[in-house]
Amino acid sequence: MKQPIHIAVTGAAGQISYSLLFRLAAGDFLGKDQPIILHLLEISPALPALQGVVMELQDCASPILHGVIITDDPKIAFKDVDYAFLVGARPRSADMERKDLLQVNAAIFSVQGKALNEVANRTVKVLVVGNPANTNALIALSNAPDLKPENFSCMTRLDHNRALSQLAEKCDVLVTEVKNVIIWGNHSGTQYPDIQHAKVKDQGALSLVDHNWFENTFIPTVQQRGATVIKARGLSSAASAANAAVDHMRSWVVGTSEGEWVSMGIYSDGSYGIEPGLMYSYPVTISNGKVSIVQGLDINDFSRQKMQLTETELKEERSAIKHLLS
Ligand SMILES: NC(=O)C1=CN([C@@H]2O[C@H](COP(=O)(O)OP(=O)(O)OC[C@H]3O[C@@H](n4cnc5c(N)ncnc54)[C@H](O)[C@@H]3O)[C@@H](O)[C@H]2O)C=CC1
Ligand SMILES: O=C(O)CCC(=O)C(=O)O
Repeated sequence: MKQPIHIAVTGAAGQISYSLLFRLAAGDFLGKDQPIILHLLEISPALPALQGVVMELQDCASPILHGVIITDDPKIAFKDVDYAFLVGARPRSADMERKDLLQVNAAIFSVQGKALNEVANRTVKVLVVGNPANTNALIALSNAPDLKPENFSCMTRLDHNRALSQLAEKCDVLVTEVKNVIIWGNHSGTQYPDIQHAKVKDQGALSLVDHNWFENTFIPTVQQRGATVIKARGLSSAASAANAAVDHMRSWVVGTSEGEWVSMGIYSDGSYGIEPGLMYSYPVTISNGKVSIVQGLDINDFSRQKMQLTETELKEERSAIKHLLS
């Protein structure tokens, strides 16, 4: 019998977690033969609702769920965890931009960064989902000086999946026949969903779709998909976000396939001229848990301008919360 692996999930009574926790308990992340112990963090007023979610988890009779800890204390939630899904944050309502969320959510991530620093496993893999995800991840990692920047990531996999799906639909192929789209930059309306290096059935995507569709339909559709879902549902994406969180963490553990990459928000090392020290989404390959930025892609003026626009937004977000960066 394998030893259980400890997984923290914050915002555990929220709508993303209501999908994510059951995916974890079903073995979709680490496999159906890997026991897990869930450490669930919520704010105190949400603990009664979380009790209800835990009852439902028990009622699934999952063979791999070997324990559930629920708490409102980050130091208990993150104690010795191997993986942390930082989902808890206030979500955006229809009249808000992600920037409005900065101040509200920044404080949460400095507290959680400090707690991870103190009590998490030194090899912990942290995924920040809560918005504004890139800057929240930067706050968390800068409050965790004893961990490495490589321990932290933020989620642009939902945007990546949205891009795969939009391109597959346009080309009338299965999503499995599309690969190597890229999300550059911030998980926000300035992100740059790039298909200039994407392949559809091994053909260059831009030989199959015209530039006007790429620029004026594809890019805004992917950039605005979150807002469009909010308008339609009255609530932000939840099941697709949970699915992307599982995809992101699973890629981190299992690795990427030969010749393929995924998009991940990581600590910039200056690749592609992006300022070092921002949490910027890049195309990455992963092997043995090590994330490497795909190097050597040709960047034309169109792409360069879009990559810089989203970089500028990330710099602005960083200056707005610089008091929280250690
Ligand atoms: N990166 C991405 O692709 C995506 C990010 N999101 C973001 O994910 C976050 C969560 O979304 P939902 O689950 O829909 O929101 P939700 O409002 O349903 O749940 C958030 C939960 O976080 C809890 N929470 C708040 N402060 C906390 C703290 N300090 N510690 C622990 N828990 C805390 C709340 O009590 C609530 O239960 C939002 O910020 C949302 O904008 C959503 C979709 C995609
Ligand atoms: O747009 C938001 O603020 C929440 C949902 C989100 O980040 C997304 O669906 O991409």
